[in-house]
Amino acid sequence: MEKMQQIVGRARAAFRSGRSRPLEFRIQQLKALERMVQEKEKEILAALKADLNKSGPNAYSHEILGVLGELALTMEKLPSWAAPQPVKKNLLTMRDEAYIGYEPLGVVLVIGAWNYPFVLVMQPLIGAIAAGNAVVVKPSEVSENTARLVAELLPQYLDKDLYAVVTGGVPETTELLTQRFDHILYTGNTAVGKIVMAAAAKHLTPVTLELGGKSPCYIDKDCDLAVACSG
Ligand SMILES: NC(=O)c1ccc[n+]([C@@H]2O[C@H](COP(=O)([O-])OP(=O)(O)OC[C@H]3O[C@@H](n4cnc5c(N)ncnc54)[C@H](O)[C@@H]3O)[C@@H](O)[C@H]2O)c1
Ligand SMILES: CCCCCCC=O
Repeated sequence: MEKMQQIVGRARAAFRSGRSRPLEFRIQQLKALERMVQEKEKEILAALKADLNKSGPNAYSHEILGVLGELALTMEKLPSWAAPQPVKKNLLTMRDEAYIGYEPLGVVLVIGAWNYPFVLVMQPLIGAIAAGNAVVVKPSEVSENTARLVAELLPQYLDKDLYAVVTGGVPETTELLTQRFDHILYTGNTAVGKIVMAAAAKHLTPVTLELGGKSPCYIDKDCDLAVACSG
C-alpha cells in the first residue's frame, strides 16, 4: 500500500508543481516519446515477438505506426485543441470575456491489456500528457516483456516524477486502485471493467473503459484445442 501511495503521491506533487501545464513542456515530452519509439523500435518489436509472437509487419503497423501517428497528430493539433474557445455572450455576460478554457485533470491512471500491449498504454498516455496531466501507467502483466520494457524506457525519456510505470498483476492493480486518481483509462474485459469503475466511484473519479470480450478468433487445425477453448 505504502509503495503505491508513494508513487501516486510523487506524481501528484509533480503535477502540483505546475510544470506539466505549459504547452511547450507537453510538446517536449511528446517529442521525447517519439524519439523513444524511433530509437527503441527493435527492442519494442522484439518484446512483442517474445510476448505474443506477433509478426513484424503486424506489430510494426499497429504498435509502432499506431503510436507514431497518434504522436504526430497530437503534436500538430495540440495548440488548437488547447486554445480557449470563445463562447456566445448573453445579457448577463455581455461585459465579460466569455470562453471555454481547458484544464488538466491531475493524476491519470492508464491500465492496459495484453493483446496490443504497447499501443494500448501509449495512446492513452499520449492523450493524458497532451492534456497536461501526470500519469501512472500499468501495462498488462500477461505481456510481461513489453511491460518490463515500458517500465525501463519511459523513465529514460520522460519526466520521472510526472510519469510513472507500475508493473505487476491483480494484487498490484488492486492496490493501485485504492488510490485517488482524477481519471482512469482502462482497456480489458468487462468483468474487470466493473471492478475498475467501482474502485473509481469511491473517489468519484471519472473513467474511460475500452471493454471487449467479443473478439472473434480463428482456430487453425494445428492449434491446441484445450488451450484455445480454455478462455
Ligand atoms: N475496446 C478496445 O479498444 C479494446 C482494445 C483491446 C482489448 N480489448 C478487450 O480486452 C480484453 C482483453 O482483456 P483482458 O482482461 O484479457 O486483458 P488483461 O488480462 O491484460 O487485463 C487487463 C488489465 O486488467 C488488470 N486486471 C486483471 N484482473 C484484474 C482485477 N481483478 N482487478 C484489477 N485489475 C485487473 C490487468 O493487470 C491488466 O493490466 C479482450 O476482451 C479485448 O476484446 C478491448
Ligand atoms: C492501433 C491498433 C489498436 C487495436 C486495438 C484492438 C483492441 O482489441
